[in-house]
Amino acid sequence: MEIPVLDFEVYRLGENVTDAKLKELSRELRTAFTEIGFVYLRNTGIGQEEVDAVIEISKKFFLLPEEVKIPLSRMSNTDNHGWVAPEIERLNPSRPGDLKEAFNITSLHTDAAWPAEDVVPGFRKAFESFFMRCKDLSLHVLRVMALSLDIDVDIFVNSHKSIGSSTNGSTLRILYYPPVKRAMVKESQLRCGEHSDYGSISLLFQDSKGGLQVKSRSGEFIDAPAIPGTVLINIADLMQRWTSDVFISAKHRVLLPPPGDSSTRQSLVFFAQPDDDIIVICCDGSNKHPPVKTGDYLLERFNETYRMQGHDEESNQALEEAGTRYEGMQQCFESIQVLIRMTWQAGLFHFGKVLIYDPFFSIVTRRENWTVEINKSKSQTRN
Ligand SMILES: O=C(O)CCC(=O)C(=O)O
Ligand SMILES: [Fe+2]
Repeated sequence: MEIPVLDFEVYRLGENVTDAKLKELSRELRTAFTEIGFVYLRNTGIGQEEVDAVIEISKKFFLLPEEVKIPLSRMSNTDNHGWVAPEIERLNPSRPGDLKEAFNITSLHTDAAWPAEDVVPGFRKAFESFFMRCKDLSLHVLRVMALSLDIDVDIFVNSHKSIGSSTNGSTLRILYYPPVKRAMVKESQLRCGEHSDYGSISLLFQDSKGGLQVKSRSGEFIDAPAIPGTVLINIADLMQRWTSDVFISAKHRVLLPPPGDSSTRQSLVFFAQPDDDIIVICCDGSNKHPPVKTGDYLLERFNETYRMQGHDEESNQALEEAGTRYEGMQQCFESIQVLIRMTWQAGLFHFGKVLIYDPFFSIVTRRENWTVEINKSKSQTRN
């Protein structure tokens, strides 16, 4: 069995569509999503050059030293935005941490953490714009999906109205799989463990390195290589529930490269999610799956992904307290920073440097280490 490749030309971004052509496309899409849960779409309006350009910018970010990426870390399951260090996430909890790192872009707020413009020029602009391109394509695909099910054609689109705002969890995730050092690989470790995605649909763009596999209904894994100029689209778990299991959310994984292959792999995934307050109810009127509120469901799934094996309630509470102490210290540091700035402005810099800056700097260096530890632990076990 192979993942089908469909031409989305009839529904290209910004073009008009005739009913008959759209019907045919929706029939083909329905077959792909009911039989395998994955489909390649070509002629979506998102071109290969555009994808290559953002993949190139994302590499610049991932190749930065850890000290630059750590302050941009993803902090909690309620704020999914930010950097996820290698081996932190285990998409299959029975395997060791995934051999990958990621940067999640969840909302387009001005206060979200981004790499500084002089560190990775054009990063924020490129990904904000790519996020919107993925949003548009997702809405088009969701519309054809509803059409294919003979239900209200806008039912899915109307449930994704807030993509890009704080009341919707849709996320553009950029991924980097570093070269694999075989001697360091743990028993059964993969680049990305078997999992299904959580939301409605995912849009996946990958470089040519390979490794992605999709589990078919009969249980065997089949390769899902990059096909230039296409977007690989898959059904995620909330959509499977919504459609009473008509569309299937297939498990997928990324294998290690063959021994001796030290190449890296890069991909981009846009996870489209319904708005947080949308209650997902089986659209055929059945009660095959009980209604579930999107925001609660996603939080529960994140809690499973980031829960570290062997951590109990007590250690979670200890980390919670460490986090509170850290926040207190943060305020103290901010006051010292103000003092330094005032000393500087008063022309007393030399005096300030010896008396305040030097001791402050040595504390800051230690603070960086605490931050690393607390952030790592928080994203692994809290929430
Ligand atoms: O990198 C890939 O190709 C797959 C990533 C993936 O499936 C995910 O992050 O959910
Ligand atoms: Fe996935």
